[in-house]
Amino acid sequence: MTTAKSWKIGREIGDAVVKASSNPNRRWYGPHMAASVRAISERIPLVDFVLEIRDARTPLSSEYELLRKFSPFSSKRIVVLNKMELADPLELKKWMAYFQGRNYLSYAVNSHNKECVKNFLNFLQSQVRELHKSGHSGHTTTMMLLGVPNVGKSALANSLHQIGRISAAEKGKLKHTTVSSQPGDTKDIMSLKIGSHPNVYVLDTPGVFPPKLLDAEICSKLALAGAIPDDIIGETELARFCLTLLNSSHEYKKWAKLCKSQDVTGSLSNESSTSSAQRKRQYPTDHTQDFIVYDVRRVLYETISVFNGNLEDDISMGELVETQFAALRTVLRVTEEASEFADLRVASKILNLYRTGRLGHYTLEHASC
Ligand SMILES: Nc1nc2c(ncn2[C@@H]2O[C@H](COP(=O)(O)OP(=O)(O)OP(=O)(O)O)[C@@H](O)[C@H]2O)c(=O)[nH]1
Repeated sequence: MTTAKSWKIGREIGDAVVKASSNPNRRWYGPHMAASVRAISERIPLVDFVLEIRDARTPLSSEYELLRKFSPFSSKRIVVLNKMELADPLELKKWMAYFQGRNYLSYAVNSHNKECVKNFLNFLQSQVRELHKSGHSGHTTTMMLLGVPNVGKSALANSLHQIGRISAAEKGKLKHTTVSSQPGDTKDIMSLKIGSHPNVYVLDTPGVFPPKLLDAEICSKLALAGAIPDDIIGETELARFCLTLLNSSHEYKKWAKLCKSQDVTGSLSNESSTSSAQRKRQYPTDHTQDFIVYDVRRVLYETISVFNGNLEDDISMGELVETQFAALRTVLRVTEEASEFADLRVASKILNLYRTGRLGHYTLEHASC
């Protein structure tokens, strides 16, 4: 099975991030990250639970490395694999087994799905009850959400707060912590109430990395998943990497039916009718319509199917990706004449579709490795 590190483009992206992280003027490890690390370090010994939020597509690479510095700590640790609906479901099962096998308390969640968050909240409440049975005397239980940037800490904190308050039939204004598709937008620690009798609070924290990132393979996956600002690598390179992985996976084969019948927009709308309202809530800034997503999938399927080159070879793969960029201009209605601008617009749309799960489900690392 090919992996992210099998590809030259993945290694180049990883190396570029490592290099950027050792630049003394690195913008993405600003003073706010150093201040956040200090604030988090002071609070870790005071909280009852540490919820380490990881991205289900990168369960190892999105580890919150700074936690190692604090281990062992007295708070109970739970590893939460967020964005579970974007990951390959079979790989997700393997990862859950992997964490259980290592005696980690773990849970997979989709922060945008109410039912899923409700179940997660029930799970957290059962953990709180256990804590009280084992002698915890305080009236308030605190849970700190920790994680690298963009794994969905704020989205999860908001959803838990909203559902927790509704189930407790509490009145009063709901609070909101900032959710953004850009990494690094949470700047302060914020506390949100998620349960009453006993009171339970989650502390949302800014996503932080260690001051230097050293492992190029990890960096390439974090960049693709959106944990590192896109402009460090450039959207075009990231989209090329994304297409490389898509072309070397089996996911595109599911789109074969899109080519056999011309009247498949109906099936895509059926597929999306159940979830379109939900999707609108999830991605309020993304307006790519279903029929365009269908055309993108069809073009990707067709370009891979007719390609004669060796898909294990970097140069041939690069040729296929360039063909796809050109073909996608039409379906994505990109009309710019200058090729680099056209590529940039195609790249930005491809990345968005990929990161919102509309180009399939991918896990960028395998539990067996
Ligand atoms: N598909 C999907 N997207 C999610 C999920 N949770 C969060 N997101 C999206 O991921 C992006 C980042 O979410 P945030 O909650 O801002 O992430 P964060 O970890 O607080 O980010 P920092 O402020 O960088 O630490 C946003 O676009 C969210 O809408 C999820 O479970 N599924």
